[in-house]
Amino acid sequence: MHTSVQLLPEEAISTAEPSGHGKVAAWVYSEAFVPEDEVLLRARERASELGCPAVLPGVGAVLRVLAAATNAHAVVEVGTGAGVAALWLLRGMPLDGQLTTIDREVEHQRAARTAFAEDRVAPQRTRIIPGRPGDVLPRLADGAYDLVLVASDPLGYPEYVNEALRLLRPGGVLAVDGALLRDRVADPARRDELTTVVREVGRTLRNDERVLPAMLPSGDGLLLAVRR
Ligand SMILES: C[S@@+](CC[C@H](N)C(=O)[O-])C[C@H]1O[C@@H](n2cnc3c(N)ncnc32)[C@H](O)[C@@H]1O
Repeated sequence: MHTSVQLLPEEAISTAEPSGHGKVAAWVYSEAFVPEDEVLLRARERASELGCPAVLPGVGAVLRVLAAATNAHAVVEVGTGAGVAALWLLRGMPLDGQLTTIDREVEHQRAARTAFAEDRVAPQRTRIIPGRPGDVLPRLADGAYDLVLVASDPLGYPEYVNEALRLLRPGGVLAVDGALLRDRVADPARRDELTTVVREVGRTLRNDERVLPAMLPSGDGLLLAVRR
């Protein structure tokens, strides 16, 4: 999870450092390529008020593409926050699909419910589970999901990624947000616990024969892996 105060898209995009490249116009252009509408902007503002960072718009757009490309009827999100990423996912999913989203903060999930209502998301399209992902994920069925987004506490990523690989059907996609940790992962001199854990998640997926991985520099880094 990012630790700084959440910014609205224009500020976030203009002040953020794209991982590994300094501030490049192509990254800024990519983040603004698919603009957010009023519902998303209001959800992002709620996230900001709650101090709960949301995926940047470039990541949101990729998530929507992935949900549509995989025809994702069953999606899991680890880290509901105020519902920004969830809205992007739901907009790519078929209308009879269901998003299962997990967060320990009931207040964040209340904000997400508001966002879903504003976007006229039918109630049966979301299953909002309060709790620790480490307790909830083991209760979900093997191979039953098309897409899993991990966007929660980074120290939990190894456990969540491990569970996600169990949950995904062949051809299903894992997406891990914050995978470049504000340039820290790409800097070998950074060896603090948080950076090491997130870097190790990337290395593990790169060496796991069950998946085909890719690292996108969108947002704060989006690590993808397709289940073979
Ligand atoms: C980065 S925010 C999620 C943002 C959301 N995915 C989005 O992009 O709109 C991370 C969320 O993870 C939750 N979280 C942090 N640590 C957690 C933990 N140990 N267990 C469960 N949830 C946790 C926080 O409550 C927060 O809502």
